[in-house]
Amino acid sequence: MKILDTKIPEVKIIKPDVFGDHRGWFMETWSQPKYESLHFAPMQDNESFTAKKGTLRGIHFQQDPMAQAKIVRVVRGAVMDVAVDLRKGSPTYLQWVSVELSAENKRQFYIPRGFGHGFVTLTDDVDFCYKADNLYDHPSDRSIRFDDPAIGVDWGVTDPILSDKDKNAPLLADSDCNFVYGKDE
Ligand SMILES: Cc1cn([C@H]2C[C@H](O)[C@@H](COP(=O)(O)OP(=O)(O)O[C@H]3O[C@H](C)C(=O)[C@H](O)[C@H]3O)O2)c(=O)[nH]c1=O
Repeated sequence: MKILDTKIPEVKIIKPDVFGDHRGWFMETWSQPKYESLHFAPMQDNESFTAKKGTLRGIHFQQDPMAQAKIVRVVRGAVMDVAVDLRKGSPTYLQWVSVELSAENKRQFYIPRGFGHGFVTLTDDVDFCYKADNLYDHPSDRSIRFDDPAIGVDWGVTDPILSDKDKNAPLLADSDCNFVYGKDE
């Protein structure tokens, strides 16, 4: 497997080794020693299913101290996945990285603590699977506007399907996001 850099040093793309044969294929989707460099210890495993193309979940994060790093992947369909640096004082503050994740490319995306996360579906019937290194904590759960001009994510959609929570999300400037660069190190 290869761990690839992105334009934000802490955000990584993981390309697993896929072993094909006449029956189909096999790949390891997590291995503690091989993923050691990410310093990521899974605490929770999640799956979401999204029926319609053009649905956007995000931009989400959990406040410190319940912030979550995530390793995400798609096992059916395809998404454009986005990680946004929300750590005040970071040299890449408010910068974002996007990557296409699909059942076909089998890529994984590592989103560190201190980052907002979201994705927009590129197909119908998307199965999205991910590990988090901290438990879900509803009081810490936050959503900020997917189209916040201060961040400027190019989602490639103009009128996405959204949850009420995401429809009514505040701009980052109006949220109580408490991420500070260097606090976790
Ligand atoms: C995230 C989560 C949710 N829930 C419950 C809470 C709600 O009753 C229901 C749906 O939650 P929500 O609408 O927040 O689900 P998403 O919009 O997919 O949120 C997720 O989407 C983005 C892309 C993320 O990275 C986060 O994991 C998470 O914020 O599941 C749980 O019980 N445990 C959990 O870990």
